[in-house]
Amino acid sequence: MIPTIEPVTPPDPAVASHARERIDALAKPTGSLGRLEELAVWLSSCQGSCPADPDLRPRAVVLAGDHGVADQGVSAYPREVTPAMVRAFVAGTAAATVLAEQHDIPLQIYDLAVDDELSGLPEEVGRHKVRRSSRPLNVEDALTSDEAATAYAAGVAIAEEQLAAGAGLLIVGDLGIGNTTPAAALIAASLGVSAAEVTGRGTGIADEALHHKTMIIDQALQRIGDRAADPWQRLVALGSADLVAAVAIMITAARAGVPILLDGLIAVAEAVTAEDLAPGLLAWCAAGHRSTEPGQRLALEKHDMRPLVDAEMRLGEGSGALVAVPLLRSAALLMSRMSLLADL
Ligand SMILES: O=C(O)c1ccc[n+]([C@@H]2O[C@H](COP(=O)([O-])O)[C@@H](O)[C@H]2O)c1
Ligand SMILES: Cc1cc2nc[nH]c2cc1C
Repeated sequence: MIPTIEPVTPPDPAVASHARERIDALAKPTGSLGRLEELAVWLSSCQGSCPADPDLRPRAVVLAGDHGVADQGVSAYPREVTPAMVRAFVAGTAAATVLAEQHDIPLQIYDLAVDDELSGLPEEVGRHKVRRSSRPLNVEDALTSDEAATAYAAGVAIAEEQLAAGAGLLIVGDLGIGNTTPAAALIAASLGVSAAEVTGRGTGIADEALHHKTMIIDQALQRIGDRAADPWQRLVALGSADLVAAVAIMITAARAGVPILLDGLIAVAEAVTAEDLAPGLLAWCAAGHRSTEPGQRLALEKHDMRPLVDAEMRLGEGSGALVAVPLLRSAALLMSRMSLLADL
């Protein structure tokens, strides 16, 4: 069963223009706060209030899954790293958990499709597991339509948990050796560009493996042909349970009026696919950082989105979005605390 996915109503443009007027009236030269100004306007319109509320209530989820294509020489690391890293998340020693703790952001890791049995971990880690590894996308569909629908429902449930916990801003991180291959393929299909334009080095592959990875993505795109035009078919053919669930989380959060701070290649692939499924979604997203992955740069450019931070990061896990949260906090604080020039 294909889930019914309605368009998303964008944030209120009337609040945005009110916010723009306030920003322009603050005690500073017009435009002098640069990108923080547009960020404050965006936040304000998403929150539906001017000035924006500096209590952002951010929360992060990280979705882990294995990818069938990981066995085909597309990554610099073996797939065993994925379950090992899930354990690091639970221990609080992954990069993203360190950053989340630094910024006081609750972070939850979920196993959607890790191959190994992750026994001994807290129950909530595996509560939304859909299946083990996806199938290799260049050879056959990564998921069945039913598996994709189950993954979508899992994403909706995860989003609802986060909304019930009081999320005011959501970060969706990813974890899974091999996942830059499906993410790049999804971007190519969404943008209608070639494999060569979106394929990057992921965890750090050398030239020969990069050439091979490009060929694998090209094969996958050739295999699915015209189905690439349909965003649901793309997710079934090229995606994975974790990628589909992330798409559902973004759409569910946006529909509930909760903005999303995007991370790197994988989050952007999910967001552009979500936009194709539910037009209006991207208006609820800000680009947290620029990944070194070419597919992420291309997708952001095509959608006229400018990343906040460029620290040459390429880790995933939501890490690039997490480092951008202080900028969002600053934007909201400035908007709500600064005096108006006319009042001085
Ligand atoms: O988010 C990004 O831009 C990003 C870029 C390169 C690698 N990653 C992470 O590295 C893993 C996938 O890389 P790979 O080379 O195995 O496809 C996966 O765990 C991602 O979270 C993430
Ligand atoms: C160690 C390691 C940690 C990661 N976190 C996200 N992707 C990753 C890939 C590797 C290889």
